[in-house]
Amino acid sequence: MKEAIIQAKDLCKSYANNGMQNHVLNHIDLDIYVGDFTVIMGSSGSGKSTLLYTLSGMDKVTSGEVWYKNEDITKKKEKGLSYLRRKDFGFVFQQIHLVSNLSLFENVAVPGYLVKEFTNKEVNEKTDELLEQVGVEEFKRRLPSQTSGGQQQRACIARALISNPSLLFADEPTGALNKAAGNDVLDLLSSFNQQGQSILMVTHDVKAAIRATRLLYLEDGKIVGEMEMPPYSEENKKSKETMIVSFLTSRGW
Ligand SMILES: Nc1ncnc2c1ncn2[C@@H]1O[C@H](COP(=O)(O)OP(=O)(O)OP(=O)(O)O)[C@@H](O)[C@H]1O
Repeated sequence: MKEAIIQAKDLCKSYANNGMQNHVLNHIDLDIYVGDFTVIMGSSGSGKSTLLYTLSGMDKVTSGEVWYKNEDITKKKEKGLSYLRRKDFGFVFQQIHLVSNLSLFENVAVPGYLVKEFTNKEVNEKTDELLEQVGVEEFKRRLPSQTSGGQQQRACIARALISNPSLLFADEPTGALNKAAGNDVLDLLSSFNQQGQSILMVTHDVKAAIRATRLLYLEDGKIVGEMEMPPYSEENKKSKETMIVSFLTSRGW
């Protein structure tokens, strides 16, 4: 029996647009499980990013509940939510948001100091360990502008993992990278997942989706299909791609 990290119950999100309501998420019931590499796909505008942001407490829901650790986080005040996002969740976005006047090391370590559950020494050690794991240790004293986009995104992954998050949220993490750099980032995410890190990623790219152990398909703000898959490996990447393409085609992709 799988254990849920996050549960959405009757989750709705609407935006007002010129006096009209745009119902982006429509009564979603969804469990995200521990250990999974969950990938959300769907056509442009289907609500993928909105789902990721409402599940992670970055965006307010219109109605419904989001349960995390026996608590409906939609009821939390901004201060509590912001601590939760810093301590329990990690985030990687398409656009790289590193602080331009801090070194890669500082960009990773500073959010760790802010969590206040670890000593600075522990954070520094963990920062070195993560920078090593993502392969940018040798550039750790450089500013982001002195490194490539791929190296910066790898530092973003290290930063997202500094507080040992229960769940790593990734919104099109390879969208701004070239193919090789994107593949390196996906290899890292797969490797962290295979070491036990739970991941929830939004993508429109089949080459990224093959990393999934569970694929969800969103259409008009509803989950209309899902598929379990074996963990990614070099050997199964072609067969996973074929499975996903046929899954998507059957849903009118
Ligand atoms: N802040 C906002 N205000 C108003 N409408 C919004 C806002 N954010 C998103 N939307 C609308 O919500 C819908 C879903 O957007 P969302 O970004 O979640 O889709 P998506 O599936 O991630 O799309 P894409 O693949 O193009 O990134 C779109 O119609 C979008 O215009």
